[in-house]
Amino acid sequence: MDQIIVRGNGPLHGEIPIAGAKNACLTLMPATLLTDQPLTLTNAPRLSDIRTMTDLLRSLGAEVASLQDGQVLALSSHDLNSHTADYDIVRKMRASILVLGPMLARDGQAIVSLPGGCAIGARPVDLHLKAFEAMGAELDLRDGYVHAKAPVGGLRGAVIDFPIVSVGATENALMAATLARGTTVLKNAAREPEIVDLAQCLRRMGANIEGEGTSTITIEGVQALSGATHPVVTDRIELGTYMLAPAICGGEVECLGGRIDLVSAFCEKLDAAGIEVTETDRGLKVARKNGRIRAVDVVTEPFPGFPTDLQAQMMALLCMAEGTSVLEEKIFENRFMHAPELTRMGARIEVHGGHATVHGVDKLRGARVMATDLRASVSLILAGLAAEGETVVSRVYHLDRGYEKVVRKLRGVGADIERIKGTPSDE
Ligand SMILES: CC(=O)N[C@H]1[C@@H](OP(=O)(O)OP(=O)(O)OC[C@H]2O[C@@H](n3ccc(=O)[nH]c3=O)[C@H](O)[C@@H]2O)O[C@H](CO)[C@@H](O)[C@@H]1O
Ligand SMILES: C=C(OP(=O)(O)O)C(=O)O
Repeated sequence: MDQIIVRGNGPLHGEIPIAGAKNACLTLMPATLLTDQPLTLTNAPRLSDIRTMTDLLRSLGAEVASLQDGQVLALSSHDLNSHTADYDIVRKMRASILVLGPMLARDGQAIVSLPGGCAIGARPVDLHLKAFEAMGAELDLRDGYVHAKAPVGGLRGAVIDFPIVSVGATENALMAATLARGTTVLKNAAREPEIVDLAQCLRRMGANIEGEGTSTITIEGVQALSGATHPVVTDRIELGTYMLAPAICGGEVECLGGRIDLVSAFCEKLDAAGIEVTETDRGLKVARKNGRIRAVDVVTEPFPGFPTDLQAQMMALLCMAEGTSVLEEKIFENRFMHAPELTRMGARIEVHGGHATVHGVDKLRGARVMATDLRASVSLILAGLAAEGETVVSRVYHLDRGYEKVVRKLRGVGADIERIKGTPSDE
């Protein structure tokens, strides 16, 4: 297995280009299943999750061509030949469940393996399934698969009031509703920028949608959708991650393509911690010019709140703050697995249930650490950039799910980081 080696190397200076959003692209790609016309996505990120979604769509009979070094994805679901999303692919990635709504809406049937839980929490899909039931689908759970059938004449519009905010359930129901008969109203819908991006793409394809970015989304079903070309929105989590690099190490880095509206709750916390963020013509410039980082408390919430996907990286920053910070994780029940690894580097962190108390220390020291999930892995790299000595991060396949060219991007601003190829016997 590959490892990443980081050595603390002082302040960082330069620019980092931010890619298209993994979490937007993973919901835009299944939208191809809603139409027999071509869908082209530009500004796609080059990630292993995107390759997994490509494999899944191809297994259903869709064509997916990766062009311009993977930044353009040309998709066509003209000739779908399978209704089954197989366990072997679905188990690799939870976002695979997003093929269920489009397949059900277009073909009236779908068999999709349950994605199961993962390291950060149980992550059931009950809200997705309840939404389809409200639209008239019959669902049966057998042998680890959801067997779904639309009623004769297709899915029906429905009022769906989500008991908790779910990004994936909102996306799945939104896609299914575009082809349902009549009106669907999604209440307590997720408001994430990736939902807005999906709605904009679906509208380009001819869907009739209002209210994306608010808690109520109204969809008037149409007979058929057409093709479209759509640019994937900037990855706000990659953006926030790289904004933390100069915050932790000092220096000044411009994140190209960054927008404040994508990360405003996060920027408020950076400001409170004493980090300067300035909007430029090309993105966001981040600097820590003077003094020590100040402790701040953080609570993760659905958008527009502080994102759970930046909690681990923010913890890496707060490990070296002056004073004590409390981080409360409200989205996932098991998302502090980076804490014991950061402790190996000299951090002082106590975890009690959904709260982590971080007592800032003067410095971190390099250590051998293990990535346990995607955002945990990058938090260890961030901590390693500021630590004295060498940090060796193993299990970096987690990182490849969500960060393209991480070594190149960080080296470009002066970081001392390298990737060491593993041998099969390490695995
Ligand atoms: C591919 C993708 O876009 N992933 C993101 C998406 O995940 P994902 O869409 O899986 O996350 P959700 O917003 O659905 O999850 C929010 C909460 O709802 C719970 N829940 C969800 C669905 C359901 O049917 N039942 C249920 O109980 C989950 O366990 C969790 O506690 O949003 C999360 C929250 O911002 C992010 O951390 C993930 O990076
Ligand atoms: C949790 C994440 O992704 P996923 O929902 O694909 O597991 C993430 O992007 O941080």
